[in-house]
Amino acid sequence: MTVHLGLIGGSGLYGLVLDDAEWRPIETPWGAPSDAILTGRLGGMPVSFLPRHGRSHVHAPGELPARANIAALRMLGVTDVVSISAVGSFREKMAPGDIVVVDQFVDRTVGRPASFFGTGCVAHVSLAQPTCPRLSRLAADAAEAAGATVHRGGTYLCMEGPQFSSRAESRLWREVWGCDVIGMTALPEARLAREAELCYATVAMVTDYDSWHEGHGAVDVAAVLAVLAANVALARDLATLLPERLAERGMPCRDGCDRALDHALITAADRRDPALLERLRTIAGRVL
Ligand SMILES: CSC[C@H]1O[C@H](OP(=O)(O)O)[C@H](O)[C@@H]1O
Ligand SMILES: Nc1ncnc2[nH]cnc12
Repeated sequence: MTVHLGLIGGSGLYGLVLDDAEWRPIETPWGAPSDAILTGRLGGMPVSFLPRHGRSHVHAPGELPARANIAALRMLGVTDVVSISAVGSFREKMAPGDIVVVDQFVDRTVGRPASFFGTGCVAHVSLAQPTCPRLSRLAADAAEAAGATVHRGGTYLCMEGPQFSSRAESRLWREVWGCDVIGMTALPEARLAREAELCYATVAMVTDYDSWHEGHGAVDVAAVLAVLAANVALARDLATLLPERLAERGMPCRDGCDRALDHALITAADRRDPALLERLRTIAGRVL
């Protein structure tokens, strides 16, 4: 298996410059992803880029086709997914423009697609360590090489949205729950990437101080987009610098992301639903 980098671009990042670039529409057993996927190469490595909200930002965070997004990347041969996300910061030192390579999540979403599995084939993977440590380290190294101020590790509160948090929520999550950053998208991807046995890392780009900070006004989209516009070149440089680092990662994943399903399936083999198994073959064929 060769290393193939998948990049998911969040708010403000809707395209990348790749060699041999081609936008490829793709269908999955979970429907169509957010948009066609831009395939090509960077530094000789195969790269597939998906704009999470679509190129015109048509999908709301709560309505993203997260299963189709992860399945589509898997079906194209992606082994490592780096997702880029705009976040608000709960920490003074994690300032707008900085990057936080998060390593934990707290879930405040409601009704998002949480699993590829279900009745007819139940699976329970571990999310104790929801991101891939090695991929996260390589992404942090690439971000630093691109000139960013990088914070290694942090807890991402994934809220439902689409409204931003109230001041009371913002303070609760910061002071009582100990979270570091807040966004609306990364956690469903992390869950599904683990089930699809993909290495996954989140590069969170701080755009604001949410609404807890007395010295800053409450967040709004214009403020978020202004910071992102100033940082889009950084995201692109990061993408360019990552393949040469990733090429050295070797197979298999030493943290076991690519074997996450080894002990996860619990439904008796003779009671599994053939129709569900057929869909699952695209992301979990190794263990079915
Ligand atoms: C445009 S502000 C709110 C929006 O930005 C973040 O998007 P993404 O994670 O895709 O970069 C946040 O999660 C919201 O969807
Ligand atoms: N403060 C915030 N809350 C949720 N999502 C965000 N994305 C960027 N800033 C955010």
